[in-house]
Amino acid sequence: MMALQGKVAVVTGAAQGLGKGFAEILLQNGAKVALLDINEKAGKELETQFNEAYGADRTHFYPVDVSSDQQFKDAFQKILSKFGQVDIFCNNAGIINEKQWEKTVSINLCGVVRGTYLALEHMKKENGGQGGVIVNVASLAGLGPLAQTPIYTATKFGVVGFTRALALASEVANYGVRINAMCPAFVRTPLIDSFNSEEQIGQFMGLADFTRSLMEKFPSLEVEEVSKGLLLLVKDDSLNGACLAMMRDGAGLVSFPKEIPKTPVAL
Ligand SMILES: NC(=O)C1=CN([C@@H]2O[C@H](COP(=O)(O)OP(=O)(O)OC[C@H]3O[C@@H](n4cnc5c(N)ncnc54)[C@H](O)[C@@H]3O)[C@@H](O)[C@H]2O)C=CC1
Ligand SMILES: CC/C=C\CC(=O)/C=C/C=C\C=C\C=C\[C@@H](O)[C@@H](O)C/C=C\CCC(=O)O
Repeated sequence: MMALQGKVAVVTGAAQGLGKGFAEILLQNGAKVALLDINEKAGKELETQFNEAYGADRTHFYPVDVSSDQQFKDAFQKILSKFGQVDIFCNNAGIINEKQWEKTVSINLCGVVRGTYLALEHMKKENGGQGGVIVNVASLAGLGPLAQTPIYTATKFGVVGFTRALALASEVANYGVRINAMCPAFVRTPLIDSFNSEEQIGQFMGLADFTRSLMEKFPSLEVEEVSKGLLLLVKDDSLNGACLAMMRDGAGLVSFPKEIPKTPVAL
């Protein structure tokens, strides 16, 4: 298991919700944490709160829009200047907006790619790096479709596929970096109210009741529960290319079929 004492972690979308929970459990386990978020007010307030709770200078906030290549790169350089290294990188920032769907893709998928590649360039052994672990936050909607949010679903399937492919590349090329994905069901954060927002859901508002029925099938998890899943994916150095599915009735590592299950058709 990876010891976190003295390690340096980066968490995107850290100002609230799951990102805040992930940052806190990493701090509680001895890591220093760089908080990245577009919400500057909330990020600065959380930095002060965490420094008071876990010791001065254990946390620093960096205002970053993960859809901006330049902002992400600039922040990463500042993190390296302040902390000297990055051992853990959690790409968590994400939104639901089926109307501004290019924005959703740019944040949920392209933002994860940007963060992953920044971390990988720094961590991989062929570049003189010390190795490390990257956790990309997908969703249960990255393993099965959410009818009301086809674009959000596409981004999450993309995060799962990208993570699994890069984990395989890391194994084959011996990068010394583990890359895993989290696939939680509904979690009690401000994001889950999105399904009721015409501004975010648009043409699919008529499917709100379908999502409500899914919320009965998958009762909401608490941030603290999901944060334990992050800790597992970070600490267990046997896990690379793992996808951790999390629902209220339990969590499990997804077993992807070696062959694609299919019903033969005559062509
Ligand atoms: N809440 C849920 O039911 C589930 C959430 N997830 C995923 O977990 C991740 C976190 O979601 P929540 O904490 O629930 O949402 P949230 O809305 O509570 O927090 C998201 C955070 O990301 C930040 N953010 C948004 N756009 C950004 C950008 N362009 N650059 C930097 N930061 C940005 C926000 O300011 C906010 O602090 C997302 O990727 C989401 O898709 C996955 C499964 C279930
Ligand atoms: C409106 C979106 C709200 C929050 C964001 C989010 O990512 C929430 C996801 C929550 C649940 C998604 C469930 C998707 C379920 C369907 O695709 C199923 O048909 C298949 C998926 C998994 C089955 C798992 C199982 O039953 O064992």
